[in-house]
Amino acid sequence: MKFAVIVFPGSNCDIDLYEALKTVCHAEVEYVSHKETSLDGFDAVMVPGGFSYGDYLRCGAIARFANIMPALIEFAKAGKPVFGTCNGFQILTEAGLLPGALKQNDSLKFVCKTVALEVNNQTMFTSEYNDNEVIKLPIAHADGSYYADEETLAKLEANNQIAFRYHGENPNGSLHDIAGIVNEQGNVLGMMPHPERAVEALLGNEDGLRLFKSILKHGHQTEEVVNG
Ligand SMILES: NC(=O)CC[C@H](N)C(=O)O
Repeated sequence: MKFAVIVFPGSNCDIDLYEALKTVCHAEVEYVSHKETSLDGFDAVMVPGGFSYGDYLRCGAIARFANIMPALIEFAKAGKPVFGTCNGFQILTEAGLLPGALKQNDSLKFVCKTVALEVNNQTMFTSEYNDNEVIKLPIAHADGSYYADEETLAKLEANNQIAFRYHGENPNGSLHDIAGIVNEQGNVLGMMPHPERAVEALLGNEDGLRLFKSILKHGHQTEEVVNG
């Protein structure tokens, strides 16, 4: 299973994602510049956090028009796994691959701390967690308050598309305590917390590791079906 980590000008979690996959999970992974136009040969795409294009206009609003985006949209529409964390989540909503939007935090401040999250394990990205398990992951964002209209929120709830919810404390004012969602097909996940920053004991937290293990498990299952 081969992973792509897309790199935009201003990405700053691309190396964390790459190392989580390469060093910790021993997976095959390559950086792909925003200038590229193809994702051929990759089985999963990671959209990293950071400050793409300096967060000008709106977080993710410029990245959405990068050269690589038509290929990413095609990749997602083909049902292949796409994962966006933090600025990656913002880019995926701007690109219309996920519903809703990320607004400025209620506090109007950049929030950087570890938060508790409740996991829904019914997605390809979370299958290695226990259902409703409470884990801890770091957050670091200024624009993480998830917003969608009532109809969209009702749909997300009814389809079980809410993958992560803030537990106990809601750090940014997200509606329905949403920290991460999947698309209707279940192959695109966007989340504000950073699992790639919590993948080994040396980092003080391993709660993010099972997200990458879940994607790898799904990839291996898909390969078995394809190859027999
Ligand atoms: N860590 C991040 O990806 C930050 C995302 C975005 N720049 C924000 O502040 O909301």
